Amino acid sequence: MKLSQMYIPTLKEDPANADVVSHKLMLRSGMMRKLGSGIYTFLPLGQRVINKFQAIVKEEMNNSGAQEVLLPALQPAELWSESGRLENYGPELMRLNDRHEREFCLGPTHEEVITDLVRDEVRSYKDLPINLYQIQTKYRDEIRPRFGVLRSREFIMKDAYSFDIDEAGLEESYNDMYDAYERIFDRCGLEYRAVKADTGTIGGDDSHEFMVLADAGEDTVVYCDSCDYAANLELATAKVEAEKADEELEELELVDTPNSSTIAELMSELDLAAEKMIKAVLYENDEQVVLALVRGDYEVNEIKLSNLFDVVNIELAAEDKYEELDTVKGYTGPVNLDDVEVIADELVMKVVNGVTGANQREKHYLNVNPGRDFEVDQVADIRTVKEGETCPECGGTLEQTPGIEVGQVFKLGTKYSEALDATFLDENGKPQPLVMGCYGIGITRTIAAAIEQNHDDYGIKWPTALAPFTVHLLPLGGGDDVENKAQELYQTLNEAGVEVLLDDRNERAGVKFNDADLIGSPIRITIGSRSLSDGELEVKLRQSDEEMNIDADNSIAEIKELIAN
Ligand SMILES: O=C(C[C@@H]1CCCCN1)Cn1cnc2cc(Cl)c(F)cc2c1=O
Ligand SMILES: [Mg+2]
Ligand SMILES: [Mg+2]
Repeated sequence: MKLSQMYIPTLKEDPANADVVSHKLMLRSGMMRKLGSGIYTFLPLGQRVINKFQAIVKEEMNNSGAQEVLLPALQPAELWSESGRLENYGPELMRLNDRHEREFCLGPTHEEVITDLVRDEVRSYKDLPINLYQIQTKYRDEIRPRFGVLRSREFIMKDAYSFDIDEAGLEESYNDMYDAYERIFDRCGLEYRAVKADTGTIGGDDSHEFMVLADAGEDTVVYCDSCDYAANLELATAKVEAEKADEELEELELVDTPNSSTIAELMSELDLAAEKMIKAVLYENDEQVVLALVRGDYEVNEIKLSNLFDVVNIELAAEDKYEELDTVKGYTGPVNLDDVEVIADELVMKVVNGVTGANQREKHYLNVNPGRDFEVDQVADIRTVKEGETCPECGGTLEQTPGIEVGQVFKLGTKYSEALDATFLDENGKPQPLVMGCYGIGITRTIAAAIEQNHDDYGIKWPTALAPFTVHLLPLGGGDDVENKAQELYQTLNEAGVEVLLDDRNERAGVKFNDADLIGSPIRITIGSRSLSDGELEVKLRQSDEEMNIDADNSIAEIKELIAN
């Protein structure tokens, strides 16, 4: 393509209120433009990248035996009532009425739609397993759309759904998708980790998220420095190494702590380490009040806590609950507190002569000992693990790094097939619920994540597999012989099947170089009057900044060599 004929409106400056690099660079390089909050237009350059990534995704999905379909974005609300999710989802689910006042939603995901399709069409175990996938626009009314397409209200997703006769079949389908995801992200040249993940609202049991490691990531990847253990911080665990200190149990003592309602204030007032503190946090779900206990140097992991209960969500107790339970916020503790379910993190049970709130204003207990001074209803892992803790699998050390979730695979089980009565007849002619898995990749989010992981101060450094163009051809000086040489090379490259962007604009060298760096094609070839006289072309590789000269008369072979590496 010739730049003079393409609509690639590059920008010199960072646009206002773009906070992360990928958002800035997708706007500045002329890939996309904002229509509204969380709503984006992809311009020709951006659309080329989407097409390239989608082609890779489709190839690997098709290779895994999945079949491409296209499901409607406009979904009858009745299906969401049938699955019970119409009530569960609030304003994030975009709803509308048609001209007959019938209620619809714009699809944020397609479990209901695909299960409705399959329950009518797939009747026998002989038709199974089957994996249907689509690449389609999704709608989620995010409360705070931000970071460009990393969290937008309309985005493109590849979502796949597998249907098997039993758990063993699901295991195979899940592993096939997991392997396909590895092939997809490997082909894109991305640095990523597949991590154990929480299934969140979708339900089911096992799940893995594919995380592109990048500072802008909102998720935190916990990984072991010695083995391949990796988990989202939401559910990462660690081996409990702490042993009980062999101190004598001291007498329980009530002390005045007038100005310390936080762990930090308490540490300085009592001159005690956080490890001696027992932090007590009150939660409530629709059934009961829970007192969560973690050691003072940890935080309560609310996802782990909620997973202990089969209720959907658990939240911090309201202010009035403290009074109702005859305690005081900031001075809450498990000693003599009634009508609460006490859940203690496993490290709390190792505390000897600890400190905790006395459920009285400005008072704490010293020398508190679990088992002697208070009982717990359940000991569980409810803390958010910290760097340096011990790997639960090999004893190595756990590290943490930010990650962008670009894909997630779930074992759904029969949650949706039972809700929608989607059954197949087994070999004995008996109806059985279909066993499902679902598998998503954020198409537009992965493109942004690739930029987060591949950029410098001058612009994007595209991995070859995703680059909108492979070669950026840059004639300088403007004389006829330079132009002719550029046209000739442009034709030859096109004929050789190399995607080349020729900057044939009548612009100064500086403008052309800046745009080449911004747009980020992997190989930049400069043609100037000097390169004609000594028969060489100047090449610069965008990823490595490496520069070299290639023989102008043998350039195609050498360029193909560069592309292959
Ligand atoms: O989408 C999934 C699970 C998988 C992900 C991979 C592809 C298939 N679905 C989870 N999820 C996330 N946000 C949602 C937002 C809304 Cl408003 C909703 F109504 C439903 C969901 C919802 O179910
Ligand atoms: Mg998440
Ligand atoms: Mg997720």
